[in-house]
Amino acid sequence: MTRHLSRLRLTAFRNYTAAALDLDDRHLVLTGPNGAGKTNLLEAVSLLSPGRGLRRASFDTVQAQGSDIGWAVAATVETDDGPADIGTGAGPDGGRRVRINGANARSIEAMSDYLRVLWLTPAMDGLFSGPASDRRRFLDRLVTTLIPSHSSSVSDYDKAMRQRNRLLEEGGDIRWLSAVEIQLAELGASIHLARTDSLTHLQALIEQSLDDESFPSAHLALTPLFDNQSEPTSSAALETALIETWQASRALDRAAGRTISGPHRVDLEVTYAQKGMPAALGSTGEQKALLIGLILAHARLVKLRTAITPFLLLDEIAAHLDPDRRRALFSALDGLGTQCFLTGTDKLLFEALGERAQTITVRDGRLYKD
Ligand SMILES: Nc1ncnc2c1ncn2[C@@H]1O[C@H](COP(=O)(O)OP(=O)(O)OP(=O)(O)O)[C@@H](O)[C@H]1O
Repeated sequence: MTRHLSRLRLTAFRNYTAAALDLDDRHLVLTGPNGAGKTNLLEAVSLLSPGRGLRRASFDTVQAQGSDIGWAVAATVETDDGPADIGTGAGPDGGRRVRINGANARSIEAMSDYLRVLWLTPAMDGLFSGPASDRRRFLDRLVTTLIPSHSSSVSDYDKAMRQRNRLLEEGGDIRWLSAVEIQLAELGASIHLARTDSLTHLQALIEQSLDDESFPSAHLALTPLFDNQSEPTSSAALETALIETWQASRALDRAAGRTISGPHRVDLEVTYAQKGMPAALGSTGEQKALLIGLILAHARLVKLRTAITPFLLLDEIAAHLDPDRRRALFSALDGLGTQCFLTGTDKLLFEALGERAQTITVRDGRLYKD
């Protein structure tokens, strides 16, 4: 059976006061005018996975304006082992609460036992030419669909790094600084190894399918972690190397007001495998196609390694593709055997999906079955 959402409920979420949707296992196409709430619905589904969702919004922004009940997103996921109810929303302390089958979950990651989510949005159009931080975030999302705890490692790392920068600036206790660097190194080594391991597997899978020409293939590489030494491959050696680097660069980092090197500085280099050309040099449509190829390959990798095919949330992607690429995308989605949510302002763009999709019109935060 295709793992799919059979029910989705939104409460006080952005421009939805209350919405409920019953679904079968086919793809879902959401169409409607600008500002109707199409992306908001995809964002709601993206929050059923670790992290801050496809807009990286703070939780007070997703709260529906003018509503005084806390926001909530709940879904029923149909799996081979039967249905599971998962939900997330504002907790009593202003944090995030996760519920699974009627009970509070031990962690946000627990949702990943039922649902893994990947997305492509128009905000990612400039990914290859934009700042390295966007590519790192993209990579971390890919890694999180494979290793759900990766998302919290990255946010714990960012917190520890801010603490280190503060201690350097304030000239705090050296023992405390060393303790923070040890914690930072543990997190940093685990993040770096998760990234390199995921990329190695993704690259191998892309190379196996190089003869599929529907979408261009990417060649992926991380920029070096250290300037003048090779990268240890074991976790312990990597931690030691990170600690030594940070200890040696305290004065420089203090002067710069930030931690100059570490896993938070690496970049994901993407080139067209077939042309050997940097991804940023492709046309808008070519870059979009490369990104789609990458997401599809990663979805296949997640399926292979975890036996859970991720849900794909594809916001406004059909408009950039020529009709042949659009058809290729739809058949690739069928090949994945997952439920995808696709949005657009124009129904005609999805015509080639035919009976393979259920369609909903979104208008002003309300959902209408077509
Ligand atoms: N917290 C909030 N409370 C109420 N409304 C909100 C909130 N946040 C965003 N909105 C509204 O939601 C609407 C945007 O919805 P969304 O981004 O889902 O549109 P869309 O259908 O994807 O449109 P487009 O085709 O332009 O991308 C806007 O009208 C915005 O003002």
